[in-house]
Order: sequence, then C-alpha cells, then structure tokens
Amino acid sequence: MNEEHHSQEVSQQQAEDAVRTLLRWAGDDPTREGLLDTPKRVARAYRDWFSGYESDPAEFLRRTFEEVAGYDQMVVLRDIQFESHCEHHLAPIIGRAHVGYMPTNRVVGISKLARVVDGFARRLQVQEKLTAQIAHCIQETLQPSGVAVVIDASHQCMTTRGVHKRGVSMVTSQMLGSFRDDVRTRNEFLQFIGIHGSAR
Ligand SMILES: Nc1nc2c(ncn2[C@@H]2O[C@H](COP(=O)(O)OP(=O)(O)OP(=O)(O)O)[C@@H](O)[C@H]2O)c(=O)[nH]1
Ligand SMILES: [Zn+2]
Repeated sequence: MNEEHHSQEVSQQQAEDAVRTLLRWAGDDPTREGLLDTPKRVARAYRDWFSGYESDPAEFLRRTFEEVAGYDQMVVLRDIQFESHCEHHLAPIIGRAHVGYMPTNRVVGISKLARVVDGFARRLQVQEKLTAQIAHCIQETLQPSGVAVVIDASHQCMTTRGVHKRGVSMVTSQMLGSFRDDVRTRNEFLQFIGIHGSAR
C-alpha cells in the first residue's frame, strides 16, 4: 500500500451512503428495489477500477531474467488494452498502450509491462500523467538505455458528455533515453506499433 491510499479513512458505510446521495442527486430513489444493492455494487466496482492504489507497479519489475541478460535490442509490447478513469469527471478512459524498452542487463517477463500499465491505469488519471508514470517507472526500475510509451485512448468524458465527440482518440507519448535521442530507435519503435515515424 502506498501513501496515495486513503480509503482506510472512509468506511464502507460512508462510501455506500455517498452513492445513495448521488442516486438521489441523479433524480432516482435509492430505496426502490432495483437500487437497494447498488451502493454495495458500486463500492465493489470502485475497489476494482481503483485497485491501482493498492499496488506499487515498480514491484512487478523486480524479478528479472539472467538468462537473457545479454539481449540488448528493443523489446516492445503493443496493444495493451487498459481501462482507466479521468480524474476530472470519473468517466472511463478506454485505450491501448504500447510499451518498448531497450534493455541493458535487466530483462523482465513480458506480462509485467502490462501489469505496470494496469497498476497506473487503475487510478484516477489524466492521460499525460499515465503515459509519463509508466515510462518513468520502467526507466527507474530496469535502468534500460531507453523507454518508449505511446497511449491511444478514448475519453468518455468527451464522447458521452460535454463536447460529445465520438470516434475521437487522444494519443500521447513519452520517450526516454535512446528513444528520445536517437531518431532511428524511435522510428523502429513507431514502426513496430504501426505508426510511421519522421525523418528528423
Ligand atoms: N489533457 C487532458 N485533458 C483531459 C483528460 N481527460 C479529460 N480532459 C479534459 O479536461 C478538461 C476539463 O475541463 P473543464 O472545463 O474543467 O471541465 P468541463 O467543464 O467538464 O469541460 P468539458 O469537458 O469541455 O465540458 C476537459 O477539456 C476534458 O476534455 C486527459 O487525460 N488529459
Ligand atoms: Zn474527463
């Protein structure tokens, strides 16, 4: 559990009461039969959606493989589907992350990159912060010569409300080390994930 975790200060009863308040605010009656168990379900759903507060994503990267320690070429995991929630509206952010790194001597099990994505996605987020957090976590823990993270996601706060623009997706990237400094490395990564890089 990390310092961002505050839920121990809120009881289950208080959380459920808050949901009942919002149901009344929305114009419904929380005492009608169909809504009786809703506060409990919502509290459980929050535990799932925001389970990232219970995890320290760096821990997923602690176990590295010696057998492949000599491998120093790019490793890319692309199309990592994730669900997150925007910190402005609590609306879902649904998208895909592409993560690459250039190992020096620490190589991790490939599923761990997806666990890192989920560890940060299952919190209240803005996409830029999510992108940066994933990249910096991998950089600091594995100390590779570079890390690249590209996220392509749709924000339900702008598809289902507000400006109501469906089909819009937001693309963010965080390039560190060799992916930032070396255009060939960056382009190779972008090619792997199906985005064409530039000549400069
Ligand atoms: N940069 C960035 N903006 C986001 C993200 N998620 C939501 N937003 C935006 O955050 C902004 C919040 O703007 P506000 O004007 O405070 O909120 P609002 O009145 O609900 O804005 P509208 O969505 O335009 O109705 C909106 O423009 C959202 O589209 C994100 O991950 N990154
Ligand atoms: Zn939003």
